[in-house]
Amino acid sequence: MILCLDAGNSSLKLVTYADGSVLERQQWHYSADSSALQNWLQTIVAKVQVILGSCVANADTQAFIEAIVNEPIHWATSTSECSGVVNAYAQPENLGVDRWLTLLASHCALQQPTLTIDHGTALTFDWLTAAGQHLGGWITPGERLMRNSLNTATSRVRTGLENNAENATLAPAVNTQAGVSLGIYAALTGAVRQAINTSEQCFGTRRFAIVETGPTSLCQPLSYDADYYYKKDLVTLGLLLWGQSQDLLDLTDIEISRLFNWKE
Ligand SMILES: Nc1ncnc2c1ncn2[C@@H]1O[C@H](COP(=O)(O)OP(=O)(O)O)[C@@H](O)[C@H]1O
Ligand SMILES: CC(C)(COP(=O)(O)O)[C@@H](O)C(=O)NCCC(=O)O
Ligand SMILES: [K+]
Repeated sequence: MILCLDAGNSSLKLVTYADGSVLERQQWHYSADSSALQNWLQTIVAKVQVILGSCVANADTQAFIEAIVNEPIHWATSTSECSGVVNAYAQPENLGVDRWLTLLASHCALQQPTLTIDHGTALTFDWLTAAGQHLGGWITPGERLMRNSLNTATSRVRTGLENNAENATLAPAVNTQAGVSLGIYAALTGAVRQAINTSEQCFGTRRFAIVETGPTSLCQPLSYDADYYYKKDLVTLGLLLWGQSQDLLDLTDIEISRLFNWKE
């Protein structure tokens, strides 16, 4: 069994894999108690052969994760090239490793011009050619971060943190709560719309793929010609490819096709 850890800025996502399939998923928000996570780790640790990790959270969080896992973790890093993908950054290690891993996964599965979108603490966009050349990307605050900014930097906006813009019509709102929800929803989907327009320009075609990850989809309500894939575990899928490239794993062709044959 392989254990993959995706430590974002808000939560740790854990996925176990065997025979090219997901066995289990767990999530721990850093603000919550970690005892349920620790109990779960105890039940699987004897069965785990290798642990791979992606971390964009701070060093204290990473050290805490290492302490509770209490087994060696192979932490991935962003490099100039891996698994056929070439990093656009002049200083490749500065690209968030979660972004880098989503690119490895998208390229392995699709090998077509791809816009990758990851909505977590931040909302990130990355462009990738069919040949695996990363063109760069954008970073913008995610939903919760936008809400927190309004709540902390204004004196009269105090809205709950629940996302109630799911059925948004983007009509003008007549109270603060709805104004914030719809305004943020418009900002996020507006950024997605701009990214789709940019994709058409940088790829020179409307025939590209959008790969999205995160708790909910921002793309689905929009209209576009691109092929669309929503993948829950994009970062951990990328971790498997990174582990394979480092000879930490030996995935078979059958396992790779199970994990990355998205077109079926
Ligand atoms: N139950 C929850 N507790 C705390 N934060 C949550 C919860 N559900 C969603 N969020 C918020 O949703 C956003 C996305 O979360 P997540 O996918 O965990 O981000 P990341 O991948 O950056 O860690 C974050 O801003 C996070 O604070
Ligand atoms: C952009 C991010 C903050 C996204 O983090 P997340 O929302 O997944 O917690 C992270 O990928 C990061 O810290 N990147 C480093 C800066 C960069 O990618 O240019
Ligand atoms: K993100």
